[in-house]
Amino acid sequence: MIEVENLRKEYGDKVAVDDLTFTVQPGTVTGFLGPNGAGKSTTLRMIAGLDEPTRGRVRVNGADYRRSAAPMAELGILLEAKAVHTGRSARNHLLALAATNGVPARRVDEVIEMVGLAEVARKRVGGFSLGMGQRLGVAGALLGDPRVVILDEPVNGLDPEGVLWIRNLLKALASQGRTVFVSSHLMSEMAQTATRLVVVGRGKLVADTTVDEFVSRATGNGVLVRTPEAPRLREALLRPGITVTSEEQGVLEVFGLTAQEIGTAAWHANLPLYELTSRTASLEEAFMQLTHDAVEYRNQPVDQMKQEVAV
Ligand SMILES: Nc1ncnc2c1ncn2[C@@H]1O[C@H](COP(=O)(O)OP(=O)(O)OP(=O)(O)O)[C@@H](O)[C@H]1O
Repeated sequence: MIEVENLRKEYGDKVAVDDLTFTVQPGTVTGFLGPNGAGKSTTLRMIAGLDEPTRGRVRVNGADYRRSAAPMAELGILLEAKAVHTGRSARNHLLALAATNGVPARRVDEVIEMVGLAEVARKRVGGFSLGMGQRLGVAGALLGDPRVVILDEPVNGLDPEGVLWIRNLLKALASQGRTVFVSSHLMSEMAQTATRLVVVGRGKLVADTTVDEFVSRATGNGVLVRTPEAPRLREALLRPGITVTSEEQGVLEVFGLTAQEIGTAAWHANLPLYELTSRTASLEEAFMQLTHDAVEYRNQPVDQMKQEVAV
């Protein structure tokens, strides 16, 4: 389990992490989501004891991780892709890591097998592709057979096969009862991997919930209606509690009514319908809605750019 309490990190005037409180439970994959610069990496570094919080505290498996007698058995972490000592073979790199952390050498061959690097284990890490480097990083994180596994953007640079591999690995680790906390800025990837989500924006907590709840909270659950009689249908549907919007001629988006209710109302009003589609926001859309005010660097809207050019 990971417990984060009132965690704050300042870099000079910059508040990278702002009073974060959340708990990550064992037995499930929890996604750590946020736009670029939201404070994910900084938070993970503080959980792993690599950065000192300005305020607040972190507990891993109920204790201060840095005081643990066997830290690698408590927490395994893969930070964002970085070069490993290039002259060594993958196996020697892991053997050195094992030796300095009191992990038996036989565990090295186990993790090499687990991450699918057996064939290249004696090759120099310098010649590894990004995907192979990621697998090696994961092997390092799993070396101590840790109860808590943290991976920072693990699918970055992976091909589709590698992405699938990470997804299955994370689920397998969680099903063994481990705590799995994985950061990403890819909502669609998280939707297929995580059960729970911790969402941050500008260092602050935006949501701490399940994937399902996160999506349904953000969706308007609107119904898209295509009709040549849009103004008349709008009249027929409008009443308190119902919202009807239109961004395109002949197309309405209706909130507050089901597709069935709209279809029935159209039939009573004798109005033709060409399309009636219930819409559920994707995780991507839900994320964009909820972190809308929390994006550090936002692209300028095209309209605004046009106006500025015109002036
Ligand atoms: N060592 C540092 N010195 C100064 N500012 C920093 C430092 N590390 C991070 N920051 C700033 O803190 C904020 C949070 O950064 P962080 O890397 O934790 O975000 P992130 O959510 O992991 O983003 P990304 O997905 O881009 O990695 C950013 O504004 C970043 O510029």
